[in-house]
Amino acid sequence: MAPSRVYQIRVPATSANIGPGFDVCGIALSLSLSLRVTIPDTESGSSAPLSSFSSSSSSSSSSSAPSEPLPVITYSGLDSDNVPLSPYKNLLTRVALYVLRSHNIAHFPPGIHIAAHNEIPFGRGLGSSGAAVIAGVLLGDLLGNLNLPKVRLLDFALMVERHPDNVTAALIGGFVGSYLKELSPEDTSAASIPLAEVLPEYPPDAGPEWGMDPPRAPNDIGHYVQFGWAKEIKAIAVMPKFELPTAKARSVLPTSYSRKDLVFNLQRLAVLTTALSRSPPDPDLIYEAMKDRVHQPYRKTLIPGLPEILSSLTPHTHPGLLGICLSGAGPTILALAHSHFDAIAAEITRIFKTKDIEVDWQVLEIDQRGSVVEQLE
Ligand SMILES: Nc1ncnc2c1ncn2[C@@H]1O[C@H](COP(=O)(O)OP(=O)(O)O)[C@@H](O)[C@H]1O
Ligand SMILES: N[C@@H](CCOP(=O)(O)O)C(=O)O
Repeated sequence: MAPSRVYQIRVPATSANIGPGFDVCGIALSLSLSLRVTIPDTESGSSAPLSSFSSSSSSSSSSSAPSEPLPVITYSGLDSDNVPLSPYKNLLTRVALYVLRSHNIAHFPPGIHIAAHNEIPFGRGLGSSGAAVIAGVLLGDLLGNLNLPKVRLLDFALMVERHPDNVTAALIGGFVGSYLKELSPEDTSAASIPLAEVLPEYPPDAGPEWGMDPPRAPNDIGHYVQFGWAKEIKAIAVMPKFELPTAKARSVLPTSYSRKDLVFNLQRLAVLTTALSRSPPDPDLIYEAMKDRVHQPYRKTLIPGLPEILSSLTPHTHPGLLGICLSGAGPTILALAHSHFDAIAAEITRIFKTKDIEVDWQVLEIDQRGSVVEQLE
């Protein structure tokens, strides 16, 4: 068998928003998407040569035929049955190819094998797509030997997933806050192009458009800070057994808000970022600081039981509970707690059941490492 190198890319699940931090905050959790990537060596012992664009023109002849054989993708774990396995349709490899093409590398190197193992349920508000995007960016970085710094990896991720909360927490780990920089008019138009242009589904026999320049990712789009996290705080994720696509849960949100509602969220968010770092945690402070008026009230039509769950469990009715919110765009409920996890999960499960919704639940740790790439062999 030809010698090869084997790497593991591991990216954690995330819970975005944590109540008032809509599109701002996220925490990395102890479920993950991992890729085992096998890269064949050439006879000289180095990795296979990468095919580059011959020029930046749209009629590059050197880039018209992809290298063969194309990457082989396999999946195991959750929700893996319906994932497309063509490297031109799969989210992981489309993102990786975008990163490669942005570095003048027109095709995947030949003979790659990618075995994905997924623990993050799709469409539940636990950042499965954010994790896939980060894994794809890290895959492109690995296959192209690019050694990109974290801020640049984040630029590519943000060109695909355009809110920073999930992808930043997935890359950095822990409890993270982030903002998007105001871009120059030129960078704004580069960053605003449709996703279909960032990630086209390349047909392998593409015509002249195969050689077109990829869209340009502006520099330093996202900025972040990692907050402290009190180690006794764990996350109970109660996951309804139905999918809610993030795009649908965003489509029900208003485009403008009252000053009262914005101030409500800003006041809570400012307190929450420090309150979650303090040991022992203050349940009354955290419970109130996790309330939200920007996204959760509008998503209740999509998640039966949400208003009852958010209003009926408190630190007084349920000792050990610190705060409760929608995880990301839902439908998962995230309850932060330091004890009595079973009782808290049982009550959320009971309320969902009154609406005929079945759930799975797990107590998760906060993942402080973020994404990790390591060579296994
Ligand atoms: N590991 C993965 N590989 C390929 N596609 C994925 C993967 N994880 C998620 N996706 C895609 O992302 C979709 C879910 O994204 P989204 O609606 O944003 O929900 P979530 O809250 O789980 O991020 C899935 O239906 C699937 O199309
Ligand atoms: N801020 C976003 C977060 C979406 O997270 P996901 O895990 O549901 O994809 C939102 O609330 O729309």
